[in-house]
Amino acid sequence: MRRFPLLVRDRLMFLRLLRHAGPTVVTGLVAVGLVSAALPALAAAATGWLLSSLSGDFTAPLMAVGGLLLVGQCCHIASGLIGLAATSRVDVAHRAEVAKVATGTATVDVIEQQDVQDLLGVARADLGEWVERTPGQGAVAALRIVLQYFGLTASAVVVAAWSPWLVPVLIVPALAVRAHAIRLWKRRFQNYVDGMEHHRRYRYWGELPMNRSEAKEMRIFGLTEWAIGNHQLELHRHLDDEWTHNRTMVSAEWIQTAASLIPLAGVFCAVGYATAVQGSPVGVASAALSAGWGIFTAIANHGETISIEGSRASLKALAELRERLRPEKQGRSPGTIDSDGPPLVRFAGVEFGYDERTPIMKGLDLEIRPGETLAVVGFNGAGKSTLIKLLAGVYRPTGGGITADGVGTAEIERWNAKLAIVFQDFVKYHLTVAENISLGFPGPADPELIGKAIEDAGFGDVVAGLDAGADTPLDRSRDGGTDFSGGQWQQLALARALYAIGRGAKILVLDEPTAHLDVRTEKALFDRLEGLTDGITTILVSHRLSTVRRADRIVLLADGKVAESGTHAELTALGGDYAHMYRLQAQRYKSGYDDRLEAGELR
Ligand SMILES: Nc1ncnc2c1ncn2[C@@H]1O[C@H](COP(=O)(O)OP(=O)(O)OP(=O)(O)O)[C@@H](O)[C@H]1O
Repeated sequence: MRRFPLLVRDRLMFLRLLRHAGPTVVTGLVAVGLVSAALPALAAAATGWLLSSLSGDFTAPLMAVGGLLLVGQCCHIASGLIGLAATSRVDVAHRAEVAKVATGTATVDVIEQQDVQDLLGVARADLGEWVERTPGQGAVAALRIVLQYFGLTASAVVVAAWSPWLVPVLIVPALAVRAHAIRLWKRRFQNYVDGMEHHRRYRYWGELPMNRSEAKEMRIFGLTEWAIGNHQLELHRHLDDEWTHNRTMVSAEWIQTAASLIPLAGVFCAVGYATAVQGSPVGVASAALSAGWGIFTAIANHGETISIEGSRASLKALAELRERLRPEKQGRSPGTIDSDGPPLVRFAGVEFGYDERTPIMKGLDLEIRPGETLAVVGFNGAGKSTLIKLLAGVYRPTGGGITADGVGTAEIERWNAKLAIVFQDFVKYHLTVAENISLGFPGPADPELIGKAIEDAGFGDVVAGLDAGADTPLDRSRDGGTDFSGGQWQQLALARALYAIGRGAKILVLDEPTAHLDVRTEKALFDRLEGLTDGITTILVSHRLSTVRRADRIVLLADGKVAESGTHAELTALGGDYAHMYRLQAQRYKSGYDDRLEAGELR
């Protein structure tokens, strides 16, 4: 008995999703559903009436039967269209909610976890990703089932009018068959969800030969066969169990059909016998037969329940994501920093690792003074980019703290707006040049500031040469779209940061901002930057020590701490790792080698 309230609560959860479909669509869905549900009983009664009137004037019952057939057809079409509208609206709202939950946390560490990625894959319920059912389909199905019960009751009344015992004979086996079928379907959906890890890999291998960005290397390295082989392998790993189970389901369908058709055939025989041998009225018997068939089809049609079960996984995944990606509670009131200028930033005893086994920061102490240009250098993997990510707040230290003017950066309201960052792995958005630059700021963009950022980043002539200037889409699949070279994209990312400075950011962070730029463009850029960064703090991460030497102060990261700190002159005089790196790069530069330094080359 405890199952009943649970079932009601479950169905209500699905029905509540229909609020996203809007009142008009839901009203239409209910109206059409009610008429459709009542039709079998009405058709049964009308057929009975027609048969009993055959000896006299049967125009009215004939018109009633014809009218009901017409209404049935109209309902069928309307139900499909309104159902589609409701499904789409619920699904759009569901996916928007998934996106909101996914981006709700300030830090990115949870979202990087593989099981969270898999949950997102299930929760998104995208066609292509999710081959089963969407929440919209589940919600519409839940409503249709409620209305089906209404039709079932109407048909049961018609059958009971002939003989009440026929009702349980029809309903009980059909319900048992339904329960069995649903159990098999649930397992099928579970198999699918359990294999999401393989599904993810299957998608990766499948998309590799078709992606634009990988197309070059796929051909040059001859990777296509290998990718397709892995694609097939992951498909089998994901779906072999599913296919075996599908065979069980097909075999079970024969037994299910027999189990529900035998009682129906028994009822048909009983009604036929009563009519033919005992002289029961033909009209009433025919009404009972039609209504009996109505009961059978209402219960035997498992489609709606399957839609509910199939959509359950994405709703469950969303609920789990809400738990895992819960935004931090704002226990304290958000902090503010008083000064309008750049704040004093302090890393105090900062400890951090992407996992517990590998510490990256081991009690790092660093002060970044307002208005200074600080360069951060170190070997590959020393933790320079990690330092930037910690400053930006996309990861939180596991020990120690980061403050700005004495306030924890995690508590500062809109801390991000104080930062203008060019990440090493900046994102190339498939938007126009102007949109790429202004996208961090909601509301109307400032075209003048965009133009200035483009000039300051040093690619004004490139943008001027584009057909639609700054309004040119950087996406070759769009009309009039184009693409940039690696260096031009880097200049665009820099323009984005300069635009942010124009909109009030006080700390400019450049993580390898010139890795793709030629020496001439790089020098011109740094010459310009000197004039542009007056009154703001600049943090520059770079392997090119020729650019770093201009900084007010240079810190060298090693073993999770600041190992050396000082001006270029001080550090070269110190004769430590920085001095050695600088010497080596200068020699290489003279002899024409790349100026990046590999870890093993020192000492
Ligand atoms: N998202 C991540 N998940 C797990 N480990 C990571 C992640 N990002 C970086 N690491 C690891 O953290 C360490 C520091 O990486 P980081 O990118 O900060 O170094 P870096 O000094 O900027 O290196 P490079 O000079 O090569 O850019 C490396 O060992 C790297 O493998």
